[in-house]
Amino acid sequence: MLQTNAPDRSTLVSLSAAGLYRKGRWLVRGVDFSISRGEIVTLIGPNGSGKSTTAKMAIGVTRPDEGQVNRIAGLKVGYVPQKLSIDWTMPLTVDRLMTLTAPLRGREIDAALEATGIRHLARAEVQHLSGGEFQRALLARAIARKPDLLVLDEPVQGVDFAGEIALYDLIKTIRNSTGCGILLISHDLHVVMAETDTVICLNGHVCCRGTPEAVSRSPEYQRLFGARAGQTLAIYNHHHDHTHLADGRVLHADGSVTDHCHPDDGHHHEDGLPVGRAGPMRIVHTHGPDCGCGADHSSPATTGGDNAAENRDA
Ligand SMILES: Nc1ncnc2c1ncn2[C@@H]1O[C@H](COP(=O)(O)OP(=O)(O)OP(=O)(O)O)[C@@H](O)[C@H]1O
Repeated sequence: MLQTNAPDRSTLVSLSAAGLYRKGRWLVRGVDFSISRGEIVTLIGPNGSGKSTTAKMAIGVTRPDEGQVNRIAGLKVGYVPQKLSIDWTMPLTVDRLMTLTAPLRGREIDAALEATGIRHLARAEVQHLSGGEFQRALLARAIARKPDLLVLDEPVQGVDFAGEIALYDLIKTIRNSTGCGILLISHDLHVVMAETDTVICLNGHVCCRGTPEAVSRSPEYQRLFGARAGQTLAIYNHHHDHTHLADGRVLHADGSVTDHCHPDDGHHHEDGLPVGRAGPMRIVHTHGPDCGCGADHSSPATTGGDNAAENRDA
């Protein structure tokens, strides 16, 4: 038999003119898109735009009132919902969380916790996990049964900015190692778009779609999120090659540490980014009189705030 290493890109789910009608109105209507194996599709849109509703139609939690949703036979879905009803007064360990709804073998639990980097937390109480650790535990639970399709509704909620980047890296690694399809839902525009193959921008209907670059340039997207939102993506397409340490020195990508950054250095790491969500991002760079980064500190674009100059590095 002919062997091929080409990735399997067969379609897992497709929605065609799908709509859901509840309480006298269409929550979403005319939704068309598909998810293939190995593909990361992201639904973005403002609060209430129908992202979760669309995801639930895609995986069969709800049936569309018009249009069609087709899934491959026997599709295995790993779903991390936006909200989880956990009784936080009851002690619950991470490994118990993994088996709450269905049994798993010990080695499957271990492998999933290992893959998400929290094997050392197997006996930890879920109540005591940080936001990022909790999201990893939910991810571990979703991947443990080796799904064909992973659906993650707001997977970075409660996670700080550096944690967001790490989680999206992890999600990409899971896709690369398992070849599953991934449907991400986010109302953030931050890292999620840059880490995605296909973006579907929703607002009760599909406003625009395509690669992150194409969506961030589209007038519909800019009307929904503001023209500056597109610049967010540019930031994440940059290579962040140095980090400002707490003591003011600079750690470079090659591991060297210098007192200053250099005029020809690339963009800064995310340290110090404001936590603001769903808006244009600014890279905050605290300039000193001789920080040596090469920016014009006297210009209005690089001064402002208390002692910190805010510099859009995009
Ligand atoms: N079963 C339901 N019956 C009536 N309305 C509903 C139902 N489920 C959701 N809605 C409404 O449909 C709209 C879309 O909800 P949905 O949860 O899909 O939005 P979303 O884009 O995921 O929002 P968010 O970013 O806030 O999570 C909202 O106005 C919501 O109140």
